[in-house]
Amino acid sequence: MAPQTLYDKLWGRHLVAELPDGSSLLYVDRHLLHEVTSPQAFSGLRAAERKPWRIGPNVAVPDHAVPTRRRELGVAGIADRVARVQVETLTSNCREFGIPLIELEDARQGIVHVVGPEQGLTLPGMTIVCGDSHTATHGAFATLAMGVGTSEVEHVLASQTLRTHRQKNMRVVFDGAMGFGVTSKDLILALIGRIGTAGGTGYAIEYAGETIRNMSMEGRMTVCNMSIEAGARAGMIAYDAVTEAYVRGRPYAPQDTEYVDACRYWQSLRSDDDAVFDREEHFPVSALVPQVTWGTSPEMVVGIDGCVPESARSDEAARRSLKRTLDYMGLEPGQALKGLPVDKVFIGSCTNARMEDLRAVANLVKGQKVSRSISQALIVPGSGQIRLQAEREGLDAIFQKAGFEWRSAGCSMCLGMNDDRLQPGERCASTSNRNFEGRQGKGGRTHLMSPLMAAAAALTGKLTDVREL
Ligand SMILES: CC(C)[C@H](C(=O)O)[C@@H](O)C(=O)O
Ligand code: SF4
Repeated sequence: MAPQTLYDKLWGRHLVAELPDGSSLLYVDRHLLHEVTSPQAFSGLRAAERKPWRIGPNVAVPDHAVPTRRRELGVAGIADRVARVQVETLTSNCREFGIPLIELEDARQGIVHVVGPEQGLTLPGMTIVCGDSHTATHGAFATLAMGVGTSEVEHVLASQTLRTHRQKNMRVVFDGAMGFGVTSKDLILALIGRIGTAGGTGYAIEYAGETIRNMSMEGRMTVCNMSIEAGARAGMIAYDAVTEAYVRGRPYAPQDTEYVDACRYWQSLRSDDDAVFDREEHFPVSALVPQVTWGTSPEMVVGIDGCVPESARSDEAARRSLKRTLDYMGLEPGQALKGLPVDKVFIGSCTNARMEDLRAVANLVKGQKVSRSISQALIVPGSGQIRLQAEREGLDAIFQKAGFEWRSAGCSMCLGMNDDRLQPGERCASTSNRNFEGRQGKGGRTHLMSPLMAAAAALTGKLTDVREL
């Protein structure tokens, strides 16, 4: 057989049919749902008098609209009516259709892309879909994980298949060791800076190389998470001993002899040595510095020692667009990023709210204080389990002593769909993945960066090179 990439293997092993219009039907092993993109899908099922094709592969969890404070009040405590109805609707739809639901009050609740891997719902070799663009996160486990829209959520519920198009193969090879203060977040931001937000369009990206091999599962999830910001619907990493160690013993992972058999199969989840990729990028990381975005697209990114660009390429449209971006961001051409005062700090989201992130932040801020000039510094764990673990390790006390607010799990200030948001003109150092206009609240100004860099900004009140603290 011709050598295959990991993507080719996952594709081939799930292909149900090739359709006359050139699209394909893929079998879906795991379908994750949340409150924002599922209501119309359930309405569609109801209208067509259909039932889910299978129950077991589906798991739902509310995350986007949930409050991160006063969670003892439960759903009734959601002050915003739209948000409350969204969460209530998810509950009633799951009850009606028999879909397993991790409720708001459940200790396992959290951001869907954090909960899946944590519970072992995400397993190597699976196809995973969710009505959410950051589904690529799960690709870190050698899965084919893709974000889909609401109509596809309905299709998956009804048929357990996804109608989709085959992507081309891209491999990004990261080589070398990351320097002090440089993290997986810096790696993916720098890649997006290099290839642009359309760089991965039409491709499934496999991240490979020494840097990835030496990276934790948490770091790998951070990298895969932002594949969509690089234009790719799917990002993935080969199965190895690091994957195995993470998956072992998770509640939904196979147990005992089944696990041994599964591990044997999982060994095959890597690209063959001589597999051919349509595109390859090589990225040496040893000289990489901590990254920070300056604009309203994740590709507008530079090292913390860098500046806002002086001017755009020659054409008028690009110049106008740069001006608009800088006006929105309240920045001047050529301005240095280091030293720029920020108002709020957000450490959270499905990109960076796992234990590794929280431990790194705690290590940095222990015994220090959030700058008085910061009006709010939030730390929002990615799941209830992470919140509990952090508390077991005493991290909550370290954060609160330093002046951070310690919240319950949810998407929080990653996007303005719940109580946590920026006010117009406020500038935020954020560990999330998108910096579009209005993303964290109308008129809010987002600078994306790693948890270490966000923590450094919290301590000094301005964008800071964490290596100099
Ligand atoms: C609300 C949801 C559909 C959306 C997504 O698809 O990604 C959100 O999670 C985001 O990060 O913008
Ligand atoms: S944390 Fe942010 S990026 Fe992740 S699913 Fe929630 S809103 Fe989307």
